[in-house]
Amino acid sequence: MELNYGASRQQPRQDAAMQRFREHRFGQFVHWGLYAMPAGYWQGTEYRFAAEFLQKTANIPEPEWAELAQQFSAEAFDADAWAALAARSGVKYATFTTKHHDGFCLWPSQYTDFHSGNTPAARDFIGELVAAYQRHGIDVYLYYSVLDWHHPDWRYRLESAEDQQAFKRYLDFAMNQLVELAQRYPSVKGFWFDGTWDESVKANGRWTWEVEQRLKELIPGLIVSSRLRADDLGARHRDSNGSLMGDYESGYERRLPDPWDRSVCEQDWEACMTIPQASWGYHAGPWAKRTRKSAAELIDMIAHCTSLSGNFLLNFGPRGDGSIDPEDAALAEQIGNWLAQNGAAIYGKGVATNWSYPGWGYYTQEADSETVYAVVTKWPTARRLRLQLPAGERLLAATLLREPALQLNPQELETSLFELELGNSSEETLVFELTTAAAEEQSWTEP
Ligand SMILES: C[C@@H]1N[C@@H](c2cn(-c3ccccc3)nn2)[C@H](O)[C@@H]1O
Repeated sequence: MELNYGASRQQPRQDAAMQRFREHRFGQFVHWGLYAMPAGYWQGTEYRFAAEFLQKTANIPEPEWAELAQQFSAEAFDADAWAALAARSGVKYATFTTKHHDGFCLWPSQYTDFHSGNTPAARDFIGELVAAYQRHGIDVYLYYSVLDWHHPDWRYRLESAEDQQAFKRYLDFAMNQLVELAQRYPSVKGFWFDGTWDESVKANGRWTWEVEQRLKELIPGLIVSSRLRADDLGARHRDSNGSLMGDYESGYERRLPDPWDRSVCEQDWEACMTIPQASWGYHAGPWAKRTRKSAAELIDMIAHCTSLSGNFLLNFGPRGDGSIDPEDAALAEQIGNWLAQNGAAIYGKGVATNWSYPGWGYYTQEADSETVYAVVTKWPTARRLRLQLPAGERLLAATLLREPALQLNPQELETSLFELELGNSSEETLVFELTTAAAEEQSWTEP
C-alpha cells in the first residue's frame, strides 16, 4: 500500500558509516541518571523491578522524584575512567542515556530546567562522555526516550482536543531537544530511541519520520534504528507493508533471535542486554545481584549475535555517585580479555552462510572470505567436536585462536564430517579458525 511515512529502503544501507556500525558487533549501553541514587530502594523497601522504573513501581509523586536532582552531585563521575574501562572491555561503540523516561536530562538543555546543569554536579555529562569515549576511539550513540513522565504535555493516548494540543507541544519540545543534541554533539554516530510504543506516538508516524529526516540532515550518515519509527497507520519497526523502517532492526531487548533463525540476517539488527536479569539502571539489592550473567554467558551472546550478522549492546548501570560497580568492571575486563585473544571471530564477522547451526556454539565468517571461525561455548560431554562441513568442502586445518596457537589434527569421519579432539577439559570459550578447500569430487547416493 502507498505510505507517506513508511520504510525508506528495502535493502540494508551499504554506506561507510553503516558498514562501520555493522563491523563493530559489540557495544556498551549505559543507563545512568537520578534512578541510580535510590538504586531500587525507596524508604527502606527494595523494589524488585527495573531500577530505572522506581518512580512508577514505588508510586513516587513526580515532584518528590524531581527533588532527587538536588542530591545529584556525582562526585565519583569520571568520563575518562568509564571510557578506559569500555576500551578494555572490547566495545567499539557506546550508547548513553541522555534522557530516560523520568525526563531528567544529562546535558544542560535550554528546553527544560530538569537537567544536570541544575544539580550540585552542575556538569554536561553527555559532553564529557562524548569527548572521553572518542579520545579512546569508541564511537558514540545517544539514547533518547520519547516517553517522558516529567513533562506536563506528555500523553499516553490522545482522547481529546486538549490532549492533541498538549501532545503537539510535547512533540515540538522533543524535536527541539533532539536538534539541540545533534547540534551540541555533531560527532555522534547515531540516535537510539526508546519509549515509542504508546498510542500517542503511534498516532504520530509523520513526526517520527520527520525526526529521522531532520537529524540526518544535521548529521549526514547518522544511524537511527527501527524503534523510533511508526508509519502512517501506527505500525512500528516494520511498516504496514512489512518493510523495515530506520537503518537497523532494534526490537531485541533482553532476548536474542533463535540461533538457527537465518531470516534475521536479511537486515542489520542489534540486541540490547542487561547484566542482571531485568534492571538497566543500577540496582543495589540482592534481587538484581543474584541474577547477574557470567562472562561466559555474555561471550556466548556476543558470538550468537555475530553468527546471525547482528550487534550486541551490553548495558552497564553506573552507581549514583558516578562510579562503576566493581563487579561490572571485573566482568568488562573478563570479556575484554577474551576478545583480545578471540576478537578475530567477532569484529567484522557475520553469518557463515553455508554452515548450519552446530548446537555446541556458533560459526562466524567474514563475507566473501574462505576462513570460518568455530566459537565453542557448549562443550560436548564426549570432549570431541563434530564439524559438519558444507557439501563439497573438506577441512584442511583447525587452529586454536588463543595463544599459544595450537594446530589441531581434524579426524576425518566422512568427506564432510570431521571430529576435533578437544583434549583436556577446558572451561573457557575456545575459538578455532577453520581452513577448508573444495573436496575432491565424491559421488555417492543417499541411502
Ligand atoms: C532499553 C530499555 N527499554 C526501557 C523500557 C522497557 N520497557 C518495557 C515496558 C513494558 C514491557 C517490557 C519493557 N519500558 N521501558 C528500559 O528502561 C531500558 O531503557
